[in-house]
Amino acid sequence: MTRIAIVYFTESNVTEKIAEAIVSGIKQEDGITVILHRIAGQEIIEGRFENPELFQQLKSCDAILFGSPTYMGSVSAQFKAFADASSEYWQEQEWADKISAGFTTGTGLNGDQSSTLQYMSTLASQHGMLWVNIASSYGVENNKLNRLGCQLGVVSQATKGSVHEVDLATAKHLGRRVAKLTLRLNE
Ligand SMILES: Cc1cc2nc3c(=O)[nH]c(=O)nc-3n(C[C@H](O)[C@H](O)[C@H](O)COP(=O)(O)O)c2cc1C
Repeated sequence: MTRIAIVYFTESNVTEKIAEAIVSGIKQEDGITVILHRIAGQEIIEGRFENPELFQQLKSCDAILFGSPTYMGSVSAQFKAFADASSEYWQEQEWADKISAGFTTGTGLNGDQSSTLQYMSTLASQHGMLWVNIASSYGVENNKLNRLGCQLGVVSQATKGSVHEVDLATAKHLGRRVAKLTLRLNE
């Protein structure tokens, strides 16, 4: 069974809605188990993310997706705590050759969300992972994906918690793309 994990932080649930849309895209393909992990404040003890069981699960996954709201042009502190804890598995490159991708949200139409994705792709590279972009052009008439024009991953923009349908469609598209590529890699 192919296993795909999504690790994300969300405070007001917009990032969670994006994560759920990604899951719906993954589920368009058969034979995949999805592990959805929402980073919780209780997992961060004196500033350090602690959840060895989660890292045990992630080791057995074929793909790991990262999600965080954009805070001050980067990932949230809660997501960064998880990323920093993953350093324990960096030396042995435990995540090498796993597929990875990312998603983020912000209130700005151009609120530096792409910086967040750049950080996530660097994190994936530090672990030797294979970063998957969204493979969707933008600014094309009738293109119902990638309305904000970032190809590195899913960028969404939301005000008052309401997520744009094109952002959800883009997330679903990325989920299916990751699922297909992960299955192909496992052939
Ligand atoms: C501390 C903080 C910093 C933020 N910085 C940014 C930012 O740099 N760019 C942006 O577009 N939105 C920024 N926002 C807005 C959040 O990214 C936005 O509300 C997001 O939808 C929250 O995601 P969530 O619902 O998953 O928690 C910031 C919000 C907070 C609380």
